[in-house]
Amino acid sequence: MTLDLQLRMVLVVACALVDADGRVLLAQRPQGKALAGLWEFPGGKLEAGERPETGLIRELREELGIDVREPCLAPLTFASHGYESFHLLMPLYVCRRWEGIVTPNEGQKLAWVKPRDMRSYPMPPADEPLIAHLIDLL
Ligand SMILES: Nc1nc2c([nH]c(=O)n2[C@H]2C[C@H](O)[C@@H](COP(=O)(O)OP(=O)(O)OP(=O)(O)O)O2)c(=O)[nH]1
Repeated sequence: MTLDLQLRMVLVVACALVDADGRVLLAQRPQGKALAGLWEFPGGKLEAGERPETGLIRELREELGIDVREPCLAPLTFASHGYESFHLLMPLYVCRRWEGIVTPNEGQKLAWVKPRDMRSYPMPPADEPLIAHLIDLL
């Protein structure tokens, strides 16, 4: 048995927004943050007491200015990755329907990318195993 002493588990909820052409939205992490410059799925950490779906809907509104209804969020898979100072557990939802126009509200660069082209967009190590799931789905 492996004992993970004082493991800090961080729950981040993320979303693959899929457009009519089967492309997925990636956002570039800004300079000055951990993993700066890498391309990630929109999402973020939950606030205290927040349900995953509610937190994801909030993050999508804050980051991208879009409104997503909870039934439009379908669970796809999750990432479980050990970073140096914490362990990331990240459910990935898929969403094909939203209201509003995707807008980079935090000045982040955005790209709509076919899953088979994602290898050209450097992603955090936690995300790499997720690409195959999106290729299978789309
Ligand atoms: N949103 C998102 N975060 C990811 C992905 N892959 C991945 O390793 N992460 C990590 C990066 C961060 O450590 C964490 C997301 O936290 P966050 O975006 O809410 O917070 P942050 O690090 O930008 O900033 P802070 O709130 O800690 O100051 O999850 C991904 O695809 N999407």
